[in-house]
Amino acid sequence: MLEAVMASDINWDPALSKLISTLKESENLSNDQEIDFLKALLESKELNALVNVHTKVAKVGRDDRLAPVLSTSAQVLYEVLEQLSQHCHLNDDCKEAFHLLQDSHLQHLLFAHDAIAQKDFYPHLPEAPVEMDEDEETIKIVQLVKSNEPLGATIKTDEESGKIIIARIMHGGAADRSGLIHVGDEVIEVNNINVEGKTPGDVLTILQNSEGTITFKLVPADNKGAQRESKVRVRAHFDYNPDVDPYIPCKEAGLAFQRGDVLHIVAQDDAYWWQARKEHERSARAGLIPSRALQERRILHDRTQKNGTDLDSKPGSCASLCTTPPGSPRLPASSSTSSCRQPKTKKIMYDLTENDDFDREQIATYEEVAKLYPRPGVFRPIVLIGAPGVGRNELRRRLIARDPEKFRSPVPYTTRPMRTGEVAGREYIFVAREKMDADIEAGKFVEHGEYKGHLYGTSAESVKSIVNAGCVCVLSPHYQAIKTLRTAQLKPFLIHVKPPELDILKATRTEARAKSTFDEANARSFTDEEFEDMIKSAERIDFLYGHFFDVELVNGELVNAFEQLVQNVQRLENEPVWAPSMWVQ
Ligand SMILES: Nc1ncnc2c1ncn2[C@@H]1O[C@H](COP(=O)(O)OP(=O)(O)OP(=O)(O)O)[C@@H](O)[C@H]1O
Repeated sequence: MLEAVMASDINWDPALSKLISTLKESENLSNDQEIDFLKALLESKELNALVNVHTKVAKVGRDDRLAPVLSTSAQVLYEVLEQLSQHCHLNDDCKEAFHLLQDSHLQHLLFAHDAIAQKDFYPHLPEAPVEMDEDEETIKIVQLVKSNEPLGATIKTDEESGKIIIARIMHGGAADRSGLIHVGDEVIEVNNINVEGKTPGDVLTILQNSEGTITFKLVPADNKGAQRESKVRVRAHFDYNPDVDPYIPCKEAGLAFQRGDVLHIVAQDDAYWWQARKEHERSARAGLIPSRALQERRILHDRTQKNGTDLDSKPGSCASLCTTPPGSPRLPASSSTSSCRQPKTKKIMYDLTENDDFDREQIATYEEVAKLYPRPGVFRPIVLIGAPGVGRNELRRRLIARDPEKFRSPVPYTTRPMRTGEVAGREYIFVAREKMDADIEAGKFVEHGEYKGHLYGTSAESVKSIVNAGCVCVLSPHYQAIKTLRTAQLKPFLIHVKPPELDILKATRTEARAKSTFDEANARSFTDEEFEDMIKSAERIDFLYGHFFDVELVNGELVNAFEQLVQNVQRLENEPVWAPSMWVQ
């Protein structure tokens, strides 16, 4: 057979030929069937061709000229982008480099380069099983030096076996950094004390009483519980304080955060407790936060309780950690529920018949976010939201006056007849009632309202046409317009214009001789009651929509407030900003 092989015109791989000769020599040692099978395999043209290809690829791979300079170029690109984004507003070259490097073709080219440089094309073979005596148990001894830093691990009693096992390893904590302790490892001894039959509390006491080095004797888990850091970022829509949460398994392991904080979720494998760290605290140890499911459950529970029914008293309600009422989520101040008084006399551009309590019906927990990078020549609409009379229009007017070529507001639509001196398309776009009714019904207006029997509104199309013309669209709609405006198509940058404290509010408006927007003739000053209403309305807006705002801006001294607005607009043009991940495609 070998002679036949060598005689053929195929270029046989020398290693294969040698294997076949060796096989021939040992032909008598094994049973015929196995030898025949091996022979057939080694002599197949397909295997020979594969081996030849492999040899050639391996030869090319050894050529130093083709060695990659680095295998993490995509990572470097992101770091460079991050650096450049902070300097774009200072230097045009930076800006140009920033936009060039954002090109998705370039980024994918680097991904492909890195995959090849890291030899990501090799097949991932399963680990060869190591034969072990079934009764033999591997034990590892882990020594950690006790410091002020928590160990960053939690333990629990395994329900089936009653053994103490490692329940959770906090990302970036001491245990995680050691790389020696894993989720599922069974704890046998702590400092030579056998923990069999002990409770997690007993083990904690042993740990607390020990000094210096702590020695764990562990039986490793089958699966090392290796946790890969997820890349998910979320914006929190509620405040969380583990110190007052009765259900967190370990308060010290909790991570406190505030509504609006961007959190990096590093592990989501537990149904109730996620691990997270704050985005700007990258090197910090991860902490426990309630999962979306747990938080939703708490909010629902709280609402049900408010309505007089105890959700958890129903048979079959699952997690034991919710058998007693969980911590209350944020609630509106009772005084503010009817405080959002609307201007009674002036034209209104929104539908007052809608009950804004509806907005909080949605369960606000976490929203997945990603960085939205600025695109040259495409500006996100700037939307100024605030209590009636707080100064949204004043700020909008100033921004447009600063650069009318760049900043523009859409011309509103109306169904009222044109007055003398008005020009169609300048003050208003005049349309028939039926047409506007139908367009409102079709969701074509980002805001609309009725005043003295006529409709007024701003169409989504007019916002888009300003954006498409390469200008910055500036809007100052009623706060309910957030619902229609906040879409992936429009990608608005939402700014909450808030009133300052009452005495500053009064002083600044009095000094500027500001005219009340609640007065149809716009002739008198604001009353004390109107100032108080302004503050209550701002609280209400914050409660309803606070989690949607990109920026809060206090309109005390007008010059300062305007300066802040300009800075934010510049930042938006030059820096990436967190936005709903759905918008970043
Ligand atoms: N920071 C400020 N200091 C002094 N006066 C201000 C300030 N901001 C706004 N004003 C004045 O307050 C009055 C109301 O402002 P503006 O018309 O901008 O309110 P608005 O938020 O648009 O109200 P509305 O929604 O009722 O139209 C105006 O006379 C404006 O010049």
